[in-house]
Amino acid sequence: MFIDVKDTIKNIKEEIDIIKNELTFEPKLVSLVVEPDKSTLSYLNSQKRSAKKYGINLEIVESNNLVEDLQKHNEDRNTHAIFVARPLKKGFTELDIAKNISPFKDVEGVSLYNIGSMFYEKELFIPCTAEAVVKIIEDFTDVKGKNVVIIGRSTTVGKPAAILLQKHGRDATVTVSHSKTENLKEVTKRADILVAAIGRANFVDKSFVKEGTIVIDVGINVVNGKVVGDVSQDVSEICNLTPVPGGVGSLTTAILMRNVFRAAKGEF
Ligand SMILES: Nc1nc(=O)c2c([nH]1)NC[C@@H]1CN(c3ccc(C(=O)N[C@@H](CCC(=O)O)C(=O)O)cc3)C=[N+]21
Repeated sequence: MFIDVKDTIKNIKEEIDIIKNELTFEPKLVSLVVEPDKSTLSYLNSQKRSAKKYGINLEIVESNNLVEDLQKHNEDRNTHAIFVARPLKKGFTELDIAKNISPFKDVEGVSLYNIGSMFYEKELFIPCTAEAVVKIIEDFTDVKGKNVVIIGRSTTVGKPAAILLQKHGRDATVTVSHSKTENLKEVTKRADILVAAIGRANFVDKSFVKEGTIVIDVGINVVNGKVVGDVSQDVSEICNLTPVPGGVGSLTTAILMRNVFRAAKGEF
């Protein structure tokens, strides 16, 4: 079975509509990009479509100096929100972004301030993909005490999703596995909920899961011009699987757009 995320997206859209009604101007999102890879191009297309749909002024900027451009847009009162596409090239690290982006415009929740706030369980802006993962799981089931296994320890998905899922009140039992994990399949077979955030097309097949597992496919891989996830689609025969496209990615974009409205309104 495939998990339908339409209602989860609808909830985000309702949050957007409430903020939009209170705003008297069109918010502006600046997306800074350096040599976009295929998955970034896919995201930018999705951002363009959604910005148009929700009424956001999206400016995509090819950046030669990320830190300089960040500082410029931090100060520019007409820029409400800033997104920096990964992978980063040309000598900049994720930590450079984390240190230099204004927390109030940081709609992906990557700044040290926002990451720290999440760590202390007082979330402001949090990484959109991790939030999408948590929202899909929570709309489908109660995670309290459940075994959630995450494959991948990225700053954007694996690590923040682990923090969010084990939060007091949500109370999942979280295992983070990665490329050096021994006996990976033994670990993933113990999962009630499996989050695949590896970045390799069709990496997870039926041999990784027990029947009835909830499988969240975070992968956006472009193979022969088509978007495919990290999970082989036939896993849906024995598990509840999120589709790609039309799953985590589409919710992630909606959450990013909602965060642009929050930044414009000055909620944080
Ligand atoms: N700083 C940063 N944050 C990211 O979150 C980030 C990034 N950089 N670099 C690139 C990857 C890729 N990514 C996607 C998210 C949503 C869709 C998306 O909305 N996909 C739609 C449409 C896919 C299509 O058909 O083109 C879907 O899955 O239904 C795609 C790709 C976020 N990433």
